[in-house]
Amino acid sequence: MTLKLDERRDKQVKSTILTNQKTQPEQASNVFEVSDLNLWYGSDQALHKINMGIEEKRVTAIIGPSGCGKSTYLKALNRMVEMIPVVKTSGSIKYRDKDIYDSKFLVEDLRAKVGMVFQKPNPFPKSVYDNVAYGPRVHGIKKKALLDDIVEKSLKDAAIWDELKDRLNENAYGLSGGQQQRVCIARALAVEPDVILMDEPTSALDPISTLKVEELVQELKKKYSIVIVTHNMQQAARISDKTAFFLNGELIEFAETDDLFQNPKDKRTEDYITGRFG
Ligand SMILES: Nc1ncnc2c1ncn2[C@@H]1O[C@H](COP(=O)(O)OP(=O)(O)OP(=O)(O)O)[C@@H](O)[C@H]1O
Repeated sequence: MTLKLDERRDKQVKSTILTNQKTQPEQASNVFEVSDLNLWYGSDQALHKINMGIEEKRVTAIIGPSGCGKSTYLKALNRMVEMIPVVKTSGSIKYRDKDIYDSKFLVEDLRAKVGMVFQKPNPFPKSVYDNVAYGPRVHGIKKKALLDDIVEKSLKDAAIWDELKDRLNENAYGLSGGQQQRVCIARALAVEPDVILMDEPTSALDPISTLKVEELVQELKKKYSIVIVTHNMQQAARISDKTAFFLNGELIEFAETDDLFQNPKDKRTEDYITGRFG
């Protein structure tokens, strides 16, 4: 019985991959280079010697069971982990060849280039317009005409302009969860980032909103490099070009998504993707 279920799930994952359009690896160079990254919360080590680059204009998925360090890795990339006082790190993270922990590298500059979208949509209690214009205003843009253009372009890029163009002055809290999440994506896009980190961006959404965000990710990778943490293996198979499998804070396998799902090299990866644990 278990075997049958596993086989069915396996087939499902594989058939999804076959219908997916992937970006070819030879087109890509790395935006992030992570070498020997260790990370501790106090005395508990959450990441062990992670070596993993993030390729430009491709989608990298991070999968693995709860507590394996996916979010921690993601938050290390934009130095959000620093907000937790007990965090210590060793190793190196380079963004476009610059060490992000170098004192000359301002964290604000890093975060402007590396945007983040969270699990639960977290719009500000402001209008749709003010949510999207927030980042550009912080960066000193005041001209109404320019802000109007940025808001329109960002909402278009987040595939929600048509739904919201007549509701720009409404409070974002009044939107559906799926709409709120796309407004949050538009807010991230408004400051013209280079990389977008997404931490389980669809886990709080219904299937239709999930599909919209997945389609959006496929569009966004034409312009941005995307790293997405997901618990949903079908989603990783559908939308990512590369997949990393984490377990107990270690990077077990990192490969082209098709290879990882169809031909995993490590037994632990195989067990996880076929649903034998996690
Ligand atoms: N703020 C924190 N303080 C202390 N320990 C933490 C903190 N955040 C995470 N951890 C620990 O670090 C480890 C990795 O957690 P992390 O949230 O990165 O895992 P995850 O793979 O993203 O999990 P999930 O899929 O459940 O979100 C876990 O053991 C977790 O308890």
